[in-house]
Amino acid sequence: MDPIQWQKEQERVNSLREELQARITRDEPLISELKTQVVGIRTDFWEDVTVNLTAGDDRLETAISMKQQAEILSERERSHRHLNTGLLKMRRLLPAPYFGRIDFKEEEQDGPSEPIYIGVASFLSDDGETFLVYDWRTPVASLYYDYGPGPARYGTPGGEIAGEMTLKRQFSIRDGVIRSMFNTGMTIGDELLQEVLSRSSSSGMQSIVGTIQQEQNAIIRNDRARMLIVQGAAGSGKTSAALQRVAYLLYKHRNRITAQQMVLFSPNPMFSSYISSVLPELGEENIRQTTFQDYLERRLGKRYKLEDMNEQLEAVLAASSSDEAVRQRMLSIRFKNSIGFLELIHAYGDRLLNSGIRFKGFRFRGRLLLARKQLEDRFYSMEGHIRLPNRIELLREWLLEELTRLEQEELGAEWVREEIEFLDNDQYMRVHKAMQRKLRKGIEEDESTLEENLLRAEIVRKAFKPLRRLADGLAWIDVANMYRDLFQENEPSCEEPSDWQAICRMTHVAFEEKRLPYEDAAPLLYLTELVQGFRMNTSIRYVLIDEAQDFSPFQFHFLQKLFPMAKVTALGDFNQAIFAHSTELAASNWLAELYGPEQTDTIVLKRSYRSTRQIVEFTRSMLPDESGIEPFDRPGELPLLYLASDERERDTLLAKDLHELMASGTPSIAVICQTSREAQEAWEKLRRHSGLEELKLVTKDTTSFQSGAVVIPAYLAKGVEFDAVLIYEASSAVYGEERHRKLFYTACTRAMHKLRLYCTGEPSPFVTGAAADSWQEFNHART
Ligand SMILES: Nc1ncnc2c1ncn2[C@@H]1O[C@H](COP(=O)(O)OP(=O)(O)OP(=O)(O)O)[C@@H](O)[C@H]1O
Repeated sequence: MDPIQWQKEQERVNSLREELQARITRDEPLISELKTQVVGIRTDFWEDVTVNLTAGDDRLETAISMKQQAEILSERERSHRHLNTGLLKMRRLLPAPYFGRIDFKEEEQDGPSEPIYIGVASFLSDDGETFLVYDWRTPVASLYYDYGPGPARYGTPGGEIAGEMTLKRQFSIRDGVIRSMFNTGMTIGDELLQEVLSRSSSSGMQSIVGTIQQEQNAIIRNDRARMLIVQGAAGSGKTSAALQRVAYLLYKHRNRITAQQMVLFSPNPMFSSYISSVLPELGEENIRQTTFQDYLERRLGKRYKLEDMNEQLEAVLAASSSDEAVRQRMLSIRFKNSIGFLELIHAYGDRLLNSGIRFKGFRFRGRLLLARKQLEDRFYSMEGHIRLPNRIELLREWLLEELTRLEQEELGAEWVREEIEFLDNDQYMRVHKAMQRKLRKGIEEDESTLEENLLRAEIVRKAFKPLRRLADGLAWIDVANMYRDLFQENEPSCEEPSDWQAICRMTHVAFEEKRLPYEDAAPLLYLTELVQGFRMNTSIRYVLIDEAQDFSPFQFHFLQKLFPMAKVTALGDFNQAIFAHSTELAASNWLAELYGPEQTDTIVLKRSYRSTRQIVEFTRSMLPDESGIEPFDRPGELPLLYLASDERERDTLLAKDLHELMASGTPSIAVICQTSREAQEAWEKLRRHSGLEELKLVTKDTTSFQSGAVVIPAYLAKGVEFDAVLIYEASSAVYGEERHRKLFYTACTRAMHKLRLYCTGEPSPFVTGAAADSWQEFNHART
């Protein structure tokens, strides 16, 4: 790069930083003064109000003064918020005010093209007339991501603007110093990307704002589709693009939606912590994050012993593929996650209007107060056109009235008289207060009768309270048994899955044992909602589903119902579909049908950024047709396979490598195991025999992502990445069957810079089947 150009750019950075610093120095005292005023007004406000309200005549005056005070307070709060937001932006810009420059000349424009500098926030000259830096989310900034020099155009709310880009320049600026600077002829030059990708991992995910690729930009800025499907190779930046998209949408709709109106479904709580720094880094609030499991648990409550998705996976992994029970369970899982089953539930819901509804009776002190038959008869006595949830609501109202009537009937019962002696002090006090009130009103009853009546009412009220709670909370609807009824021998009316009888048996056994297998959880909840009425969340405007291949058709339909006003972004990779119910994203018609093809856009990402060329070449050769995955050209060492004669030798080899990697300062290292049990055993052995005290174990309950060295089961490592990955046991005994292929692929693709595989016995066919020059056997005898 021409040194004069470099010098000029550095001077611009310097003068911009001076301007930023001057404005920061000017605004800081203003902000703190405003803060003091706000705190002062708040304190005085309440003091004034308290004093004047006690003086009756001053009420009107107080009200007027309160209004004035409230207006001043909100005006100061607004100014404080506004200035403070500006200050935070300036502080973020100070170390690196921008990362890109484009010179653009509009078609109609005379004179030379204008330089446009792009950074993480906009910064205007003090008179507010000139943009010194443009926020990367402004319409004009999309030129930077979408075009190289030449003709270019971008959309604005007022229409499209066309012109010519005459220069495109990328910067890497740290602490105000330009470290590197490139003119590029491409959309985003590879030099900077190269530099960014060769860095080691930090303790969490980073923003990619300076090097967003064109196809990622298409994901970020797509605000047209109701359903945006992203199928992307491992490490192709799906999660990164999703988070940038959130920041973009929050900026674009900043006057209309807030972070609270977006929700991200992520694979597990540790993943949530892994990505939690990206949005604050971009100056935005974190959005709500949840997992589907968490949602199920919250809605189903403690009524069932709910299996989680990982337990289901482990149960399937642990069994041999020739196991008949596992084969049947897989069929059951697939069926219960299918649209066919959803249709079956809907048809069942329609039938319930005429027959088959199940309720629970109400028992009180060992006797039947309301028989289930009574409830069912009442339900079927309603007019045929009344919908299921409306009938339930009418029945609930009737039940509450019935309970009031029965409560009255109960007042004279013998047990009530006996209980009077056991009343506690609080109850006595309450009754006595009520009695005084009644006496003041001039009740005719004598005092002792009145007291006894009130005491009886108090006792019965308390005894009926749990029944009222049951009635109100709809706990009398026997959804579990209705769900079981679905699995009758003469069902299903939809296309019969093979082994229907076995699926029925399995479902009945689980319910008898009071277990709720993961595959039954969503359908059971769906049936509950169908009967009671869907509790929709209409405030959510954007739903993002990461690792979307782990969601079944059934679950997608569920989410669609739950968030009827939301646009959905589904990001996933079918090659990492490790669950039995997983979804093929790009090729799935049903997903496009969810909102209709007109409202659906699909983007496929093929370039992989996470791993070195060597790791990508090794891992992609495990996939059918190598799935068209293109590595980003970043060199590294070949994946290494260590063959050990027994487990002890394997642990010694692995521990030695771990020690070396840690000593050389590798920030994040993962020993990846197949299951949680293997991870637990490996962790214990490595710590006990090799003195690796700092080694951490990740379990499904781990909520925060940590740097350093960890032992982790493959399915929990989903979505995250490590500088070095050590596969604990890459033998055919562990990853030998076809059903292990995607799990193995997922584990290996977590590696950024180094991938090592340890193995006792026969190596996995996924290793030996990979291209011979894509990995290397490590001969430790020679070292
Ligand atoms: N445009 C980019 N510029 C710089 N780094 C990028 C870019 N895109 C992706 N990366 C980096 O590549 C790595 C993988 O990205 P990310 O985790 O978003 O991929 P993914 O598609 O969600 O992966 P997976 O499906 O394997 O979980 C991250 O380190 C990310 O920072």
